Formats: sequence, structure tokens, C-alpha cells
Amino acid sequence: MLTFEELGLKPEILKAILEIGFENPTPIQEKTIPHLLTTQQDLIALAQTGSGKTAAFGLPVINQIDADSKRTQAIILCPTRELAIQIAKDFDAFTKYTKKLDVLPVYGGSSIEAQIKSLNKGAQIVVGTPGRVVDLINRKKLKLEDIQWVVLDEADEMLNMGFKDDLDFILSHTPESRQTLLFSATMSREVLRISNDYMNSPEEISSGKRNQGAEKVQHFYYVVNGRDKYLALKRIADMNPNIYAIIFCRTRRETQEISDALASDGYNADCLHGDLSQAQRDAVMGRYRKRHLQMLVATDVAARGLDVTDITHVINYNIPDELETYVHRSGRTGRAGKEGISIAIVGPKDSGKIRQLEKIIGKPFTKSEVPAGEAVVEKQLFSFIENVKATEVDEKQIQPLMDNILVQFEDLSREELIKKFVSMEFNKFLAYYKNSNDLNTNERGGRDNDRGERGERGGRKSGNYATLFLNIGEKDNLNSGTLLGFMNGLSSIPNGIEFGKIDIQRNFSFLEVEAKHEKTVMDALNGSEFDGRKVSAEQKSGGGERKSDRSDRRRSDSPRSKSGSGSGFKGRFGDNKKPSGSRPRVKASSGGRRK
Ligand SMILES: Nc1ncnc2c1ncn2[C@@H]1O[C@H](COP(=O)(O)OP(=O)(O)OP(=O)(O)O)[C@@H](O)[C@H]1O
Repeated sequence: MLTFEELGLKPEILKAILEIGFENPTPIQEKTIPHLLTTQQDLIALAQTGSGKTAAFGLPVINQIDADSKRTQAIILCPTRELAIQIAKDFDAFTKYTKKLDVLPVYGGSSIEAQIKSLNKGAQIVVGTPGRVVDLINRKKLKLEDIQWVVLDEADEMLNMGFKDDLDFILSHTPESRQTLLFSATMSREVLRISNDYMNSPEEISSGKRNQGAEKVQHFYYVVNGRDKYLALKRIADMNPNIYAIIFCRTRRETQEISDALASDGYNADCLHGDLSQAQRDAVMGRYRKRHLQMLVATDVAARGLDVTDITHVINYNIPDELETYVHRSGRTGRAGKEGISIAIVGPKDSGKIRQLEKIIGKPFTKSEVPAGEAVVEKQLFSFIENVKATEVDEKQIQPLMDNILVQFEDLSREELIKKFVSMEFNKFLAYYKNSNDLNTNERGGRDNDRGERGERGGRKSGNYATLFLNIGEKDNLNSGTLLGFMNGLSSIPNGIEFGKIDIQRNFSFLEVEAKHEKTVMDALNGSEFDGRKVSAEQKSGGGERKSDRSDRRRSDSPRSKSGSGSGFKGRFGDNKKPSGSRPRVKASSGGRRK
């Protein structure tokens, strides 16, 4: 293996990359850096995600820039603002000791005037999104006649996003003599099209097999019915208390919905997609990079190429339409030789797609079981204990109170104290998962292990819960939260009754209640008034399939939900604060039906 020094980079660059922590070149860097330092031939470089492609083009380009001239000599085009910022930051780090060299990111959604001001001062390297670059060319502020290097990063995505005309326009303003470089993790039809349209007999250099996934990423899939996807997602998150994940959804709307649901269920989540303002996107990315957010829900476009350190899990909420996209998604973890886990939550009919993905990434998927509630609770419990042990004690603050605290606890044995303490944190979690379903389904769509009384769908089979039909629904401003609150206020419903699933429809709703309390609850509800309407409650006839509103299902099914009795199950990130104290009198079970 050659060293960076042997590749022929200047001392000031070597000093900078050593400081960043690059000891040896990655395979793609070892192959492309000498090529770019010695020839003018166009280049297509293909290498796995996270294998250091930015430095593979960045270092040799920086090495050759004439810093004495202020003219723009290299332009890097990429699909998103986040990526432009990221690449420009990487370049800033590479050029830390290179005097007089300016790198300017230009992208839409932020002040063009500030970018023009910087351009007027001169920037030898511009990193930009196509739309803004076109705008700056049209305003005659960005001049490309001295361009020697054009880098197309994530070029296929730029075409997918409809930037073809912009790319044509931009490249037509660059000299014929330029060297055009295309770096990608996947070889697709678009990549070929770009090489035909914009490149001149390019050399192709690749490291690893075409489209291969990152080396140390393990791939798992879970088969669940569509309506259980969100529950499966939450169980996966609950099973990994220190998860630092990116969750991919197909559309902006789905991204927003899943993120909202997670946040409302008490998870530390937010989203990144194209409907957000630049300021919102920056804020989300900032929080995520600092690990103030534990889960980022994103569209493919928004997260393409993102390099965030130590993401533990990539979760595919569904399989992407373009299967190659999976390579880019899963590559957000396992970067720079590290390990990672990529999970696909799939429907019963998706096994064919999994086999196709295996061919593309050149690795097998392992079929996994969505963990049972008990396993999740155990995991959370031990993680909680670890957190307790790791909690730092502020001796100065606590010491003066200690005598009093010890007096308060003197009646309790050590064991009793621990039990109470753990229960305080865990009662809600335990209740939530107590009667939880087996969410796994087999690839023909049937349950792997239908636990009868625990199965929630298709009507309860067991005698544990009875289902009541109520004549009030969404149009009466009813939701799971208002229903539970309403019942809390009915003195004829005693404390501690457990409720199961709440299914609110437009004109009516269903409420599961412990069978032994069915009559008490029915009697209490009958004749009461909700929002000015007389309530009628009766036993639900039959046990047919119910169609639940997805968002109600989501929101009502969380051990972390904000009004919960527990104080939250935070990993080390946890800023998912919850109000404490106001415990509802009515207990919810089997999926914490309380909002
Ligand atoms: N020689 C090196 N030694 C150690 N780390 C490196 C080296 N080169 C790059 N890295 C680090 O590897 C990570 C991934 O690099 P980069 O973002 O360039 O990957 P990429 O190949 O462009 O990935 P993607 O295809 O997902 O865009 C970065 O955090 C970068 O700092």
C-alpha cells in the first residue's frame, strides 16, 4: 500500500490530512490520486459508500490549484445543499495549511448576495447545487472560463432530480479542455448517460465490485404486515436504546408523518426533506450531527451522500423503488471501515426484492424477528440500569440533602427501594408491552406465531378484553387522548382498569376494555355526555377485521408517549423530555392506548 506522501501530495496537504486523522489512503484514493495528478483524461471512479471519494477527488484537485490566481478553477456539482456544505467543509479541512486558497459553497435557499460577495473576492474552488450555479452564471457572477476540473458528485441523483438542463448549461460554460470527473458508489443507467453526454473517453477506475455495499455493513430484514410497520420500527428502536439512526421513507409526506409520530410518541426524532426551509434543514442537520437527535427520518434525496460519524442503524421503512438506492441508503452507516447495520422493514410479498438486493450488494440479508415485548422490556431495563450506574452525582448539591433523603427511605430495604425505583421508571413500559403482539408475519402474509389472545387484529379472540362500540367518533372531536381523559373524569369508572386498543372512526369508535370490567365501563359510559352528545356504549358484535386509522394506531401505541406515567427511556442522547406528575387515573395496556 502506498502512503499519501508517495502519492505525490504537497506537504501542506499532508499536514492537514494527518491532522484530520487520515493515516493511509483508502483503495479508491490510492488509485485515483496518481491518475488525477498525472493525466488530463476524464475519469469515472466507482467505489463503495463511505470509502473516501471526497478526498479521492478533493486532494489531487487542491494539489494542482494555482492559489496565486483568484479565478475559479474547479467546480464540484452535487445534488443537495447539505452535500455542498459537507464537501466544502471537507475541502476547508484539506486546505487548512494551503495559503490563499478559497472554497465557496453555493446553494439555493440562502442569500445569493452573500455568495456573490464571496465570489467577487475570488474563490478558486466552488461547490454548488446546479440551480444556484446556473443562477450565478446568468448573473455573470460566476465565471467558468478558467475551469480545469469539473467534478460530478452523486451525478445520477442530479439527473433523477431533473437537473439535466442545468448540467448541460453549466458544462457548456466550461472550456473543452476541462477534466471531468464522476464519482459514484453505484453504476447506473444515469451514470452511463452522463459519461456519454459529458465526458471524453473516460478512464474507469473502480474499487470493489460494481454497486457493492459497504464492506462492514450487515443487512437484516423484518417481515411484517404493512399496518404493523410503524410498531415494528418502534420495537427496533426500543430494542436498541443507544440507537443513532437514519430512517428512510419514500416520500416527503411519509417522512414528515413518521417523524411526527415518533416525536409525539416521545422519541428523539426529526425529519429532513425538501419541503422544509433551508433554516429548518440546517437546524435539523446540526442537531443530528451533534447527536441531539437520535433518529433522523429522511428522503433519499435529502440524505444522499451524507457523511455523519457513527450512525448505528439505517432503517429502510420500505424498499426503495430504484433498488440501487438501497446501496446509498445503507451506506450512511459503516463508513470509513466501521461497522454498521442496515435494516429493511418489508411486507410479506417483498422477499423477491430482498433476493434482488442481495444480488446488487453482493451480500446476504439475514431474516430477523421483530423482538417480542418481553425482550424489549428486558433490554430497556438493563440499559436503564447501566445509565443509572453511569450517572454522575453532583456531590456538592446532593450531600446536604442526604440525611433527610435517608430518613425518608429508612423503612425500605435495599431490595424494596430498587424495586420501587425501577418500577417508577418501568411501569409504563411494562404495561405497554404486557399484552403486545407478535408482529412478525411470514412471507405468505400469515403470522409466524399467532399468539391468539395477544393478536390485536381481526378481533380479539380471547376473553381478556372485550370490545365496546361507542356512538361517538372523530366528528365529535374524539381521539384516544380525549376519550381516556373523558373516562378519567367519570367517577363510576374505578381506578386501574386496563384499556386495550382504541379505534376512532369518523362517526363511531371501538374501545377494548378488560373483559371483567366491561359492564362497569359500559354502564358508566351509557347516558354520559361527551362534547354535548349523549354517549351510547354497547358490546361490539362479531369479530371482523377493523380498519384502523394509521395515525391513531401509531400515536396510541407508545410506551414513551408524552402523557405517560414513566419518566422516559432515554439513551445517552435523551432530550425527549416529558411532563411528569400528571398520571392519568385510567391505566392503558397492550400498546399504551393513552395519548
Ligand atoms: N484515508 C482515509 N483515512 C481515514 N478516513 C478517511 C480517509 N478518507 C476518507 N475518510 C473518511 O471516510 C468518511 C467517508 O468519506 P466520504 O464522505 O468521502 O465517502 P464517500 O465515498 O464519498 O461516500 P458516499 O458514496 O456515501 O458519498 C469520511 O468521514 C472521511 O473523513
